[in-house]
Amino acid sequence: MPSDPSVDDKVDAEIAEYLTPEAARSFFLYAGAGSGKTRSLVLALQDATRKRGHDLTLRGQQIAVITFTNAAADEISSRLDFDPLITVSTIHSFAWRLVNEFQEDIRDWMKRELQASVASLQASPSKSGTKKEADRIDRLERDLERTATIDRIRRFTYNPAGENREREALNHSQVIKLTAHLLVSKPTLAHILVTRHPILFIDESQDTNKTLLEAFMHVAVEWEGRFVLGLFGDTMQRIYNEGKTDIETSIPTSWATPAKVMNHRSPERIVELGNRIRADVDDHAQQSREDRGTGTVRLFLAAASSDTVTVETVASEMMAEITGDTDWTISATDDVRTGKNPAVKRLILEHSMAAQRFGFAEIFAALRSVPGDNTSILDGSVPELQVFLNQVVPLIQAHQRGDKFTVARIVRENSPLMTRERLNQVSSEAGILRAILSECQAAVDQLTNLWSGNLVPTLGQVAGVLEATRLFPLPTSIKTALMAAQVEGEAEASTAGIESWQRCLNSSFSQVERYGRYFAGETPFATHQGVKGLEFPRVMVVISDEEAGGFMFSYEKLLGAKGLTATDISNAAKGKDSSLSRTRRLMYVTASRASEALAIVAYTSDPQAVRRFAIDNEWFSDKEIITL
Ligand SMILES: Nc1ncnc2c1ncn2[C@@H]1O[C@H](COP(=O)(O)OP(=O)(O)OP(=O)(O)O)[C@@H](O)[C@H]1O
Repeated sequence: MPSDPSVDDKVDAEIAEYLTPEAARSFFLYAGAGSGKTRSLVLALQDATRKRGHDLTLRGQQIAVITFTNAAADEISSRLDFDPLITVSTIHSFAWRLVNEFQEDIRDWMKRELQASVASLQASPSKSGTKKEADRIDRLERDLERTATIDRIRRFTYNPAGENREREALNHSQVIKLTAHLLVSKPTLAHILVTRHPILFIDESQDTNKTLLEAFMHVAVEWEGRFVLGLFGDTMQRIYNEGKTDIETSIPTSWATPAKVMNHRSPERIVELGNRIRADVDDHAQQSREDRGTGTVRLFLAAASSDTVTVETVASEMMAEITGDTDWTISATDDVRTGKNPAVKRLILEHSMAAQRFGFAEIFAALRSVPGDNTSILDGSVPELQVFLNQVVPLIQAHQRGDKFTVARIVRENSPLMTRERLNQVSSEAGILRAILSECQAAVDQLTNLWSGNLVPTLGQVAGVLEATRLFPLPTSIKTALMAAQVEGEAEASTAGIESWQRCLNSSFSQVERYGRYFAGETPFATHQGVKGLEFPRVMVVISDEEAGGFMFSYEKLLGAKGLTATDISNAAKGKDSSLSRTRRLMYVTASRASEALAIVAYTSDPQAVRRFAIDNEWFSDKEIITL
């Protein structure tokens, strides 16, 4: 039922009260999807700095806010006009700022961690000759070596945005674990925290690392009345495994637990669906705003083996017809807007599903076959592709729109043919300078010619031109793969790394470009987890266990197409987290991103069973379900 939009104003007034020194009280603000958590957080901070600004300044104190991502930190800082009385950071930066001066405590803790790790590795040998055993021996050797040299480290370091590979560096999880340990075991650190920051807010607290969150809660209990811990969150939106599962029931009784009930984002029908999805978990039903209208939801069912392009195109066309909004028909591959403002935001569970739909499946599979750490492949930062993404793609685009100035700038800034040293050497000799310029022009021509007519070259052809002309430097793996391709039968060609890079070289260059656009967030695709906190007018949630291929989530079980196992039933009875409860929460997060209309496209082994489930559980009415 729609209701009065100001229904939650009292919650903001209540929080403002808890931030005054006289009525200081820690709290957990329960705020569901679209309830304006950020707005409440910002309002509370503005109120607190207005009332306590003078005092904070005199004491050299700041209110601290911990956010889940850097983007959220920037958003909140800018909404607060970068008020110096407030420090907003991610948990890793915050934690390190707090503990980094405790160097000897860090050393002691690191020694104990290493001891524990060595003991556990020594106690658990695997079968000799296996990869697992080789990994164990490798880790053991590294830990023993680190133990032997730890006293020589002068200063431990940590970079929240870095890889922290140096021997004196802590890794991300160590910083969190260490801070939690010190906060609980070292009263001086807790004292420093509350003296520096009499108020600490934690946004998305349901996904904040459990151990550290518990440590902050411990400090808040110890310093009750003098330190306010403000937790903002929604247990139904916990999507990472690090979070504290029982946050709602572990809030001390003396703390306040205000709750917001209004959803300002979505129209009535979408809010109702969200309420149904979470009804089996808790009783935090939301209300919708009258002025948000009714909205549209549809569930499209397709057999697991269906052609995804056909199904999703038909679903989009039907959504356009049902809603009267033609933007639904803009295809995902034609949508030239940035990912932040797409016509239809398409939510997929795995990057490989975007690769399939956006046309970079071949290069993605080839990259994933490169042995070793896959992290850079899954965030788009693969070092070997940067020259193509950062120099070749913009150069070709500039050339195609006739922008000679940009072409020249890209060459000048990046080409070894145009280095300052080379130009300095010849600056007095006009003839040689002309020769260099024409060498560059010839290289650019050779590269751009690869696209002449309707041709689209392979990555290998582009790499070949770069190698031959020296227009831009090539990474070693690409050079080696190119050479191995030229000298057939070379021993190196059979090594797994080279074969994978050769597969990449055989991919069309357009795949590289699309891969880059996807990871730069310039397509309408995003993962279910990646859209946390965001909102879009039209959302298509694509569900396909078969295509996603993971074991963490099971839409088939959630939607009744697959029976529950005995373990699922026992986990549910004990309130233990399982693929079923995780999937339900993920579905709540994705469905609640839509501010106008929502299409859920479910590929399933049993469309009939899903239809029955959706109707029986009142998630969708019969007329809202379309079997394709
Ligand atoms: N009091 C309000 N009046 C009008 N609009 C509001 C109000 N509070 C929030 N909004 C709007 O509602 C939308 C949702 O707000 P916001 O993104 O802050 O919600 P949220 O609680 O962070 O949601 P989620 O947890 O789903 O990410 C935004 O478009 C915001 O501008």
